[in-house]
Amino acid sequence: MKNLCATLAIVWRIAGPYFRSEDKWAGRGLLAVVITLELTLVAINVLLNQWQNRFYSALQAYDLNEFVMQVWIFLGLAFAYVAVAVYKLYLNQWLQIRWRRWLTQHYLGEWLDGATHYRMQLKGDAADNPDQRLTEDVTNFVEQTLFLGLGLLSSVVTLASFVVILWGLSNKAPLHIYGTDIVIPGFLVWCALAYALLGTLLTNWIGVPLINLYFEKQRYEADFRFNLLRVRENSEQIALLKGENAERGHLLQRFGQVISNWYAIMSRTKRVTAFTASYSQAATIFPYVVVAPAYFARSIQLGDMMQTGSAFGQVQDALSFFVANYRQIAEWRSIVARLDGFEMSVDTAANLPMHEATIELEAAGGSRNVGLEKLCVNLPNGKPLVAADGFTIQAPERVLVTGPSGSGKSTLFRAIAGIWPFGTGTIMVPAQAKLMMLPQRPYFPIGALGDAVIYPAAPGAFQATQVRDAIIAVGLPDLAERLSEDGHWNRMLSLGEQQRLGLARALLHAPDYLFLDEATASLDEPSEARLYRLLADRLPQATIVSIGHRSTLDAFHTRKVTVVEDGAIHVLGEADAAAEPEPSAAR
Ligand SMILES: Nc1ncnc2c1ncn2[C@@H]1O[C@H](COP(=O)(O)OP(=O)(O)OP(=O)(O)O)[C@@H](O)[C@H]1O
Repeated sequence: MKNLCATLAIVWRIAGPYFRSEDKWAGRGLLAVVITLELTLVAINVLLNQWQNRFYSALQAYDLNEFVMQVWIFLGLAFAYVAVAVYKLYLNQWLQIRWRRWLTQHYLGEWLDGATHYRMQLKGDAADNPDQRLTEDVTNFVEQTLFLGLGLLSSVVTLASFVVILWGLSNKAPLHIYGTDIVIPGFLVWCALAYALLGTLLTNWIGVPLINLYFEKQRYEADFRFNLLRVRENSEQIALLKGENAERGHLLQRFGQVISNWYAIMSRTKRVTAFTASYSQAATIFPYVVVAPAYFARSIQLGDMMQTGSAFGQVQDALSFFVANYRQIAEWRSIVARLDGFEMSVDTAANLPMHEATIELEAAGGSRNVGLEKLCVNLPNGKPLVAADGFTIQAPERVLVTGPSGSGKSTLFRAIAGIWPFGTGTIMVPAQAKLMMLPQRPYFPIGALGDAVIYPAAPGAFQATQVRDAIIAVGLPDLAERLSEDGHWNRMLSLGEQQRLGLARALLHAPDYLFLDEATASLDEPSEARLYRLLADRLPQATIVSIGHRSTLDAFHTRKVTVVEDGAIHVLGEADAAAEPEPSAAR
């Protein structure tokens, strides 16, 4: 019970915001109409139940006129039932898609905002497979919440309506045992209640492991899919390494988890179904067995008996809502838990700087410089990695950062970009300054080459001639003619070509600060030199900070700094011998 209350509180927290959002009037309106139609169906059921008594009484009395009259009434009720049922489903589906659209946009916004998706990965305890939570889990949450919520409401109203009818019928058909009428007010209601209560308790007792099994099912399926995706993304590497057998073993092991979880679900569902099916079969005959003695003692008519059977069925069905929907409820609770985990993970990642780290990103007022004060960048486990104090990058200088592999140079760039939350100290970045980070392997979204190069600008943000010019400038004239061609450019182009396109992107965006993290490492030295000269020509006002290991890079930078080991930590400081700038290249 405590668990159920906790689940309902989470559902309220997840579902509530939509009904208070900008789409609230459409959402609330649709929900109100769907609820009204659901209640109308209950009312039609009540009318049908009363009709049943009149219909069977007419049959028993051989009253043809009344019989024909009741057939017409039935046709009217049946038509109303079908019309209401059709629109209830149609409007329910309409509400589902609007709600899902809002929830997906809301989660996507939170997940992508402020590099939260990246920080969730860093935290390590992130919700598994966010892609699945944003697709299947959101869809199922909306669908199942409406299904179960409306089902519960309908059950409660049905119960209230039919309990009154059944109470009245209990007085008409008293409990008849050994030729004696025993008067227990509303005894049929008590019978239905006891029957449903017993069924609910037993179903829950048998089926409770299903909740966890469904939770695991979603996770195993998503893990398997994610691993297949990784094979697709890295198929060239796998083929070159002849890693197919290793991949097959790995994938089959993941799939094995899906299978064994499914066997556990099957076995548990078999037990639950055996019980619930027996329960509902017994429920069909149970009310007739209870009132049959009164009928055979001629205390009640056939119509009364049939109406009792149907009213008892309705009350019993309403009370057995939990038993009948146990599997869906178990699945729904696992979905609620997964979305709750996702929300918490997003919140934790988004609030990381406030809680655990104290790296302050301060926008420096009038200054054009980047400053690092008492900065200590840590690993996610809290271990200090690299420190810098009183360190300034004077715009528009050209700084080369060197240091041993793994000393924290890239992580320092991440901290300056504001996506690395672990550490202490202050990083001052000029207000409104445009920063751009170029990694060794630039990212290109799948699609038209022109759009991939200008990413993250929207398609059309640059003129085709500008894009073409930038691509030619970085030495890829053939690609400049293929701007509208769709492709998976990260897969189709060589690493050197990708790095050239990364520089073309920098030329187009013209950032104030350009951070190059081994962004030309795959190019031959003459090409690298040409591209550095191009940057100097085209972006004379840009401050360029490069990470690189080649000594040939010295010539294109005005200052050289290095990360050196100092006990357990690395420290950023001036290199012993600063590079002499090459007058023509390093302006
Ligand atoms: N997300 C992460 N989680 C845990 N450790 C990390 C993470 N990212 C980086 N590290 C660790 O931080 C250390 C510094 O990594 P970083 O990439 O900054 O080094 P680097 O100096 O740029 O190295 P290289 O010159 O080889 O590119 C490495 O030991 C790395 O394993």
